[in-house]
Amino acid sequence: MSTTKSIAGQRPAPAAESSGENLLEVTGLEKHFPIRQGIVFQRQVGAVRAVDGLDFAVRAGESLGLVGESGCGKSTTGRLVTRLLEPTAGKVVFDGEDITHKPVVKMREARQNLQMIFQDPYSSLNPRHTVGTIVETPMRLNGINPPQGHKRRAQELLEIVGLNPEHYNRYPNEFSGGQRQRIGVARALALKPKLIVADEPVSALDVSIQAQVVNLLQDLQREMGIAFLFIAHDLAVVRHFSERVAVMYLGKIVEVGDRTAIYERPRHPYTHALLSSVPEVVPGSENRERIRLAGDVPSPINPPSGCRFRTRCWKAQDKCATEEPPLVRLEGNGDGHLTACHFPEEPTIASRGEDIVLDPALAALEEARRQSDTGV
Ligand SMILES: Nc1ncnc2c1ncn2[C@@H]1O[C@H](COP(=O)(O)OP(=O)(O)OP(=O)(O)O)[C@@H](O)[C@H]1O
Repeated sequence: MSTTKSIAGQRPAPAAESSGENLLEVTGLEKHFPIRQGIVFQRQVGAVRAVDGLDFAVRAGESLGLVGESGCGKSTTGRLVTRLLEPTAGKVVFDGEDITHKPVVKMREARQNLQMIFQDPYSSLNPRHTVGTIVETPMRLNGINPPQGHKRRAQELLEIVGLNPEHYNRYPNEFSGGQRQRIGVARALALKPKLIVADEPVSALDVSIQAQVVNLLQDLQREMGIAFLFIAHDLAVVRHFSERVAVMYLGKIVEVGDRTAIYERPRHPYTHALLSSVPEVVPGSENRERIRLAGDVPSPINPPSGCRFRTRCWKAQDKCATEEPPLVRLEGNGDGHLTACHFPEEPTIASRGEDIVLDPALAALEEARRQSDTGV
C-alpha cells in the first residue's frame, strides 16, 4: 500500500494481499493537478499533489472505508478509481482488467460494474428528467433490455431503495434530500454493479436521515454482494458500514486494517486523533483518550517532508522530517493492519493522563481559560 517506497526501494505489501479475489487493485496511484501561470504560455509552476501514491485493494463483496479530513484526497481517489479523472501515475485494475488509461469511450463495459454515488443528491440528478428517466438511462445507454421492460425494472429498483414505484413520473425537486439520495442509489443499481464508489453519500443529509441511507446501502451490500469503496470524513459513519478502513492524510494512506484494528487498536497518531474527535465511536469506552486535532491540513502543493502528519503530531521527532515512514505491519499489529509511523502509539484507545491539544493557539486559549477559572 502505500504510498511510500521502503528504504530498500521496494514497495510494501498492498493493503489487501493480492489474492485473486480482489475486485479492485490500486497501485502507486497519483493525481497531481498542475498549477499554471501566464496568460499566453500557461507555464506549469507547480502541482497540487491531491493523491500521492496509494496502494489498496477491495475484495469482491466487501466494503472498504476511506476516511480523512477534508482536502486529503478522498474524492479525487474515488474519481480516479471510476476513471472520471485520468491518473498522473500508478495503476487501477478492476475485475482483472487494467483500466488505468482506458479511453473513456471504451469504459462502457467496465462502468456497468463500477458505479458511483455522489455526495450531493441535489446536483447529481438532472432536475429536468423524471425519476423514471434518471433510473432507466444507464440501462438504455448500455443496451440493457430487462425482460420485464425498462419501466417495470425502474419501478422495481425504486421499490428496492424504499421509494414508491408510483412516483416514477415525478421530478427530483419533489423529493427530500434522503429520497433523492435513494434515487441516486437506484440509478447506481440499475446496471447491477460489482463495485460502488460512494463518495460521502450521507454527509449532505440531515443526521436523522443519514442512518436510514447507510442502512439501505448496508442491506444492498449484504443482499446483492456489491463491494463498496465508502468515502467519508466521519469515522462513526464508516464504522457501521465497512469491514476494513483506510485512513488517508494529505494524499497518502497512513493506516489500514480491519474494523477492530482501526477502532480499538489504532497505532497511527492521526487515527487516534480522528477517533478521539468522534463521540462514542466505541460504545462503552468512556475512558477513551481525548485529542483535539485543530488547525488545517497543510497544503498539498508543498507537503511537509518525511511524514506528512509530523507538523501536527505530538510524537514527531527529527527522523519524521527526514524519512517517510513506510506503510507496514508493525510489531503487535494483526494481519492486514498496516501503519506508516516511526513512533506509533500503543494499540489502545484508553484515555491519557491529560488532553492533547494540537493547536498552539488553541492551547494558549485553553490555558488562559483555565487560569481565569482557577484564579491563577
Ligand atoms: N480539479 C482540481 N484542480 C486542482 N486542485 C484540485 C482539484 N480537485 C481537487 N483538488 C485539490 O486536491 C486536494 C484533494 O481534494 P479532494 O476533493 O480529493 O479531497 P477530499 O478529501 O475529498 O476533501 P472533501 O471532503 O473536502 O471533498 C484539495 O487540496 C483540493 O483543493
